[in-house]
Amino acid sequence: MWALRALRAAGRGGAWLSRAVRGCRPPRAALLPPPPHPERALAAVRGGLGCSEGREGGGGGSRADGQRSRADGEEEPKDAEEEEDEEELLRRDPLLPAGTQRVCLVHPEVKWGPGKTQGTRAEWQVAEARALVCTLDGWLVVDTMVVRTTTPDKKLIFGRGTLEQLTERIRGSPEITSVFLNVERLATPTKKDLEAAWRVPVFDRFTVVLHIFRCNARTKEARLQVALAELPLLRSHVKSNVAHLGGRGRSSRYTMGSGESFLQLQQRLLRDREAKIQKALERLRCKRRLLGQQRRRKEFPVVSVVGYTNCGKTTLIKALTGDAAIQPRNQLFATLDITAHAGRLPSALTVLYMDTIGFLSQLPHSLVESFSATLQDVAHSDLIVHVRDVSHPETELQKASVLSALWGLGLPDALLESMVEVHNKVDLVPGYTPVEPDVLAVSALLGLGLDELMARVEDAVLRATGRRTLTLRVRLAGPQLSWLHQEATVQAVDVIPEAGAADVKVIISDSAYGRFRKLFPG
Ligand SMILES: Nc1nc2c(ncn2[C@@H]2O[C@H](COP(=O)(O)OP(=O)(O)OP(=O)(O)O)[C@@H](O)[C@H]2O)c(=O)[nH]1
Ligand SMILES: [Mg+2]
Repeated sequence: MWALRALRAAGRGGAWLSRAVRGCRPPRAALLPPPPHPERALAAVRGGLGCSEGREGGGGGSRADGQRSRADGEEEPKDAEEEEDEEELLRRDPLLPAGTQRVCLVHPEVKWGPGKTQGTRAEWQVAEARALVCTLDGWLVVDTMVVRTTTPDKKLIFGRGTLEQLTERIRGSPEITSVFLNVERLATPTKKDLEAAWRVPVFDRFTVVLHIFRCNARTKEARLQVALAELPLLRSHVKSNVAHLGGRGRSSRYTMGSGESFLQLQQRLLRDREAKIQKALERLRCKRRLLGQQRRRKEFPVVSVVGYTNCGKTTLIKALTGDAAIQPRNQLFATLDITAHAGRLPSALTVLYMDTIGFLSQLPHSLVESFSATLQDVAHSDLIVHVRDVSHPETELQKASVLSALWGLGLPDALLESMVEVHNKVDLVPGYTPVEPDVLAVSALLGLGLDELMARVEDAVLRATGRRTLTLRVRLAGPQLSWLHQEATVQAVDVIPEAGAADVKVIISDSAYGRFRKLFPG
């Protein structure tokens, strides 16, 4: 049984600090300059990362903070025209109606055949769909229907009789203002036919998730990624509008003597838009790559925290860093921008925890694709921590989704093999004991099991980054000691007065040790 140890989440940095100092005898402690507080370390890193305070994303909606440190360097001065172009790309019509919506949740349940979803149950899928709706400001589910179907691929999804019953129930409930049909994508003609039958707007999973993404994306990069992910939706709207016009004999008309039909013109505009978004994203990514190189030069180990949405990634980072500015929320996709947070390990080594966007099973492909470049950052980290919500009934399925998404990113084998699995929310599962070996059970919210987790992270980070613990003898009169304080993590200084020297215990990377030997031979 793993040891549960209550820890003060707040002031955690301070706890490590006093422990490190307590471990030293007085003369050593006297020589130790105050170890850098993680916040100060982060401030130093911010310069290199280009971290900046977040700002409001478009769309209004599901959350109101923007206090995290950004890792994308979007505050760099840029060409005014470029800036205007990017803003233009981000100006869009609302995807979903603003204000209160009383939603009827309709979940088509496929009992057999190829359309049946494996490894899950209708009630869990409904719970996730409900959580998606409730993430939206002012939206609530007023009715839920699990409706069997054997023909989910047919135009109207349900058989005629079932559809009639559904129509009767929806039309007979005046409090319903919209329907969330829990399918990945609705073809535009299907959506239109259902809306005509039910006389309320009908939304699919893609539109709802996209809207949440729009609301929660703060940085320019995340907002552009959402704009990219929206293109398939715009394409199908264009097609369906043209088909509609075609019915009135107008689709073949050429526009303004351009030689292009209306459909061709719309498709070209969308292609242009896609190219512009890709170009703007490439500009930002180029900058991010540069900043990544700077970060590596500064040699702060990077720990990426990944996991299914709402599993507690942000809460865990808050607990590990004591960063009071982090505000986790009980929402799906609360985090959409990769953010960096400095924390200290038991040896006083500073690491950067990267908070990442959560995964969701059956996430529409284009959404995953548009965010995969952000997730590529995970490939450049030194360690991956996979957080799981073990209180969730579908925790195994969630794990499978996350692992398959991580494999899809083509991460280096060593990174996948060294991944640390964390079982979170154990406070909600009394007597929880993990069955798998090598996993750590924690409650990020209550601060349980974090000592063991930090020790494991430290061990893995030291191995992954080729750092080692050495004791070096330095002359007190020379610059070696202050150099070591700058370039390595000094753990203890043992003064030998008669020799005018000190034995310094440090955690040092191979490259820093090489430089030390070169600068101070002998
Ligand atoms: N009971 C309990 N709740 C937790 C624990 N960890 C996180 N939570 C709650 O779970 C919810 C989601 O937490 P977050 O940290 O925002 O989860 P996330 O994985 O960052 O979510 P996304 O950014 O939306 O993907 C919040 O309401 C947290 O308070 C835990 O150990 N125990
Ligand atoms: Mg989060």
